[in-house]
Amino acid sequence: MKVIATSIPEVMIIEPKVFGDSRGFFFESFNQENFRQATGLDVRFVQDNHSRSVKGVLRGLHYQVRRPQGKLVRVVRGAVFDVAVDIRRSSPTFGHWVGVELTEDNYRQLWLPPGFAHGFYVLSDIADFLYKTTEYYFSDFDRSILWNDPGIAIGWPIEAGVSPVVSSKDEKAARLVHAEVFE
Ligand SMILES: Cc1cn([C@H]2C[C@H](O)[C@@H](COP(=O)(O)OP(=O)(O)O[C@H]3O[C@@H](C)C(=O)[C@@H](O)[C@H]3O)O2)c(=O)[nH]c1=O
Repeated sequence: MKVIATSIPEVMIIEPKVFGDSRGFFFESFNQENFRQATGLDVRFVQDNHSRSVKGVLRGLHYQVRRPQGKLVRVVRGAVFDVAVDIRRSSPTFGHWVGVELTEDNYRQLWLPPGFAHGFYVLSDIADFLYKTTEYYFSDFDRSILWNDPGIAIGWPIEAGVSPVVSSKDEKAARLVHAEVFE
């Protein structure tokens, strides 16, 4: 596997080694020891999630207070534009975002450490999105920041005049300036 740096040092792109042959392909989607050697991180994942979305859906920007989650995210069907936003107030990159295309063809994964808000926009007709988390989900601690907060100004690849499909929870989300963030 290969680690590719992003403009936020703690957010990393992981590219697994894919073995293709006449049958199809094989790759290790997660190997704890290789991940540790490549990233220097000793992570422990406790939950695996799978969501399916149709084109134009935007989920996010989500995070969990009290019990922040590190996430290793990927796409096994379709394509998304995936975004991590640093919401650690004391961080030199507080409020900065990183966006990466994750597709079924590039096999890329994105590592988001605890302390980041996460969201994605679906570019394909269907996207199956898989991710591992370092903390369990607690609905009471679940928080959302407005996906189009001008204070963050994410460059979503959304065509002019198109409104993404967002949940009612995400529609009502707070702007970063009013959000409960990490210190
Ligand atoms: C995230 C999650 C949701 N749920 C339930 C709550 C709710 O009834 C239903 C749908 O939840 P949501 O609308 O929050 O699902 P969704 O909008 O897909 O939320 C996810 O978005 C991406 C961007 C993330 O980063 C994730 O951490 C998570 O917040 O599933 C769980 O039971 N466990 C979980 O871990």
